[in-house]
Amino acid sequence: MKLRLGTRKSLMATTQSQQVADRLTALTGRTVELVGITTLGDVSKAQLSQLGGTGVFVSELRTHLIEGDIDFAVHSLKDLPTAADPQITIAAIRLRDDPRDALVGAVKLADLAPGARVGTGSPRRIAQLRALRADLEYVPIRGNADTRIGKVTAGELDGVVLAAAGLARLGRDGEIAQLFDTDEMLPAPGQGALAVECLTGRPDLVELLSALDDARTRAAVTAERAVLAALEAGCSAPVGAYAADDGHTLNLTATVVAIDGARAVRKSASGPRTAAMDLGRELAVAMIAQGAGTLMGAH
Ligand SMILES: NCc1[nH]cc(CCC(=O)O)c1CC(=O)O
Repeated sequence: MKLRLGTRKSLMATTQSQQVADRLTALTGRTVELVGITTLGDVSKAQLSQLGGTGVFVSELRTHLIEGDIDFAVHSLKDLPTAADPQITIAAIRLRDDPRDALVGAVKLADLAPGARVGTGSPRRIAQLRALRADLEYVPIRGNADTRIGKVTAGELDGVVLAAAGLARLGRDGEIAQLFDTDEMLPAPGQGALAVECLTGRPDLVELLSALDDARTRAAVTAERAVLAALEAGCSAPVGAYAADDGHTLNLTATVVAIDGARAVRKSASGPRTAAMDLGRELAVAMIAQGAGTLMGAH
């Protein structure tokens, strides 16, 4: 029987869903049909922040899973709330694409003229960009990658900052002027990774989808998301985290940056892959002891 993969209709969502579908078919021989779903978040973009950020897309697809309209769904992991939903199982986390943030535009950040306008709506990106270039103007923008890049092409902005992974999925990575090293800008927890989820109540499907899992990526993003959860921060908080698994050890770095970019708490820790959750949680506790909690409030 065909498996129904529910997806938002945006180009990014359908591209990443199709990639996962193709891989599943290659690995298991099962046929996958994409089912396009229009979510409330797609209909009323203007009210997205009032609807509770990107989490709205996730919860609507989860409703379709629960109602049985679809069998599984693919999400950008960074858009998944850290709180687990017992009805839903993340059956697989795909091998991560480039986790870095990217500047799209004509020149690198260091070469922009003082006062140049850079678009991003993310407090995490704004805060870290301000630490690098306090003299630029950061302009909040919304919309899909096309719309955002269009503002650079139109001359309205001198650059926009987006996730490299998303740009690559859209075939727009040729327009990247600079990839930010994780020393300069820590990505959102889970950035660049995809989560494949289905109902917990379908163990055979959980098992089938687990063929798509990458254990190293899962360990890394588990540590990153544990930081976010322990800081009690959401996807719009100025929190960056990145972990890499070298096969033996997880090396995790996280930061909380005040929105003015002037103050930050940044810490690193290492530990075994099997204790990824503890590694993230303990790092967050150490960050809170250094004042991370007060920085988050400092909007
Ligand atoms: N918040 C939207 C979102 N969710 C996932 C990605 C990019 C792809 C990824 O991180 O997997 C993006 C766009 C962006 O931040 O530029």
